[in-house]
Amino acid sequence: MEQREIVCLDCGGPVQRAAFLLEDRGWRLHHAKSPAEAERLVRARQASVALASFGHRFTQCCSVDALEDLFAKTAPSAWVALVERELLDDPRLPYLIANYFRDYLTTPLSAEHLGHSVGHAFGMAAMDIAASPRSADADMENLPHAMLARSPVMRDVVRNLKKCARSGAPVTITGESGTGKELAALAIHRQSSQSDGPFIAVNCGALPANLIQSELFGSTRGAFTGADRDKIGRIEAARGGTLFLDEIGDLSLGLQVNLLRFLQEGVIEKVGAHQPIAVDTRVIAATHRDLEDAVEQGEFRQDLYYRLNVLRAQLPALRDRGDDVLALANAYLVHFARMNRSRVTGFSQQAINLINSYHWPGNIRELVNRVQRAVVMSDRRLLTPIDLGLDRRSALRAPRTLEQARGEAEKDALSRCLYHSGHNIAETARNLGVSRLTVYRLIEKHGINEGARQIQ
Ligand SMILES: Nc1ncnc2c1ncn2[C@@H]1O[C@H](COP(=O)(O)OP(=O)(O)OP(=O)(O)O)[C@@H](O)[C@H]1O
Repeated sequence: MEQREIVCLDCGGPVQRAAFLLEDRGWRLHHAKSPAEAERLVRARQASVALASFGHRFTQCCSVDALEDLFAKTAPSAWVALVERELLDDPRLPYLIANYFRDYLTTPLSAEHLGHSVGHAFGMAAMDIAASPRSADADMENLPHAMLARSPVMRDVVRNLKKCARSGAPVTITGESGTGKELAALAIHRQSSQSDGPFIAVNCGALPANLIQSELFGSTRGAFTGADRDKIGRIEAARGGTLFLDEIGDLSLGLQVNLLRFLQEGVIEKVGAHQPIAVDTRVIAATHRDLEDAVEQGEFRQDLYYRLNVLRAQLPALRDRGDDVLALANAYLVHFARMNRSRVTGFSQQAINLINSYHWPGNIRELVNRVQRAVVMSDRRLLTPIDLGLDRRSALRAPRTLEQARGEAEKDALSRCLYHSGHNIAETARNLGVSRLTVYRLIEKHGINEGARQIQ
């Protein structure tokens, strides 16, 4: 039988006898004298179960903060506490045990009880590891700067962004609010030859009209009341790097002329100066408005439109990203649970159903906010629709075209059949009355991950 590994953190408690009993039952023990050492051992050994032994002076061995950090960071490994009974009067221990431990044992220690408790924790941890998103998203460690893109539609976007990065030409990124336009601009910048230079983001819609010119182009001392010194504008600040102009459609016609000159000639003029300065800055613009429409309405200059639109990237709405919706929700759950040292480990099945069927009008920004709030506020291990502020009506209210409804029904039927057949393609094809080739095509079309557990 494979030897089971257990990490044993000594917080001044009765560890010797426990060690002896566990070794006698075939466990391989790794002793840790501090939370940092325990964390390292849990990771290195991939131990799914760990024991913390608390004695009277446990806070002298490790601070409660360091312990909480350790238990939150090492989830879903299961912790079992070994405590001297009187210690349970100290409210800090029941708090830690209730929030982070799978079980606890009090002294005097019974061999049978210890073996049973640790074995049970081991089994529960194995189930958790299989079901929990905590272990599934290594590539999302760098949130909020990482870009999750697993669905076919988003993989296309990422390929397109890479191509944009290779060219130095202006790019226009379009997409609904909150779809990740700024993140996409940053991805282009990071993969471009200017990646060592700065990335400066400006929201053209948020700057007051009287300030925007000097903010973008800079100003000289005395150029206007209050200008008591020379000021570098954001275009110049992004020299050698990338300037990201968000909500470009909100730029006034007057400023559009100045921006066009910069794009055509590579020079800017500060407010109050008459000397053009050459600046080498790449521009990426973004808008949630239809710029062609704005051009037709006479609100956006056609020549600037063509200058900016050399390369284009379109970000799909979150509701059109297939399995990415749940993958994003899981990734952010893990991120916020770690940040807040929360006991939350996943979503309830009902919450998963709603996450998949909700319309997400605020796109990823809305999803991030709902998950963050739920992780911070919830006392449960699995987040429910109530924690997320969603209910069945929020899903039903979603405006859907017939085409979308058909697509969802198709995806629903496919997901169910895959789930019930244990992802057996031949059986799924038989049950759906289609060929295996069609099943493969539909899996690709709906961005369903092989092995994904998703029933709506
Ligand atoms: N593919 C993605 N993977 C992970 N997180 C993402 C992804 N896309 C966007 N986000 C996150 O969603 C939030 C909104 O993204 P961002 O600000 O880039 O959107 P936007 O389209 O520029 O919004 P707006 O139109 O309001 O300016 C950010 O927290 C960002 O980190």
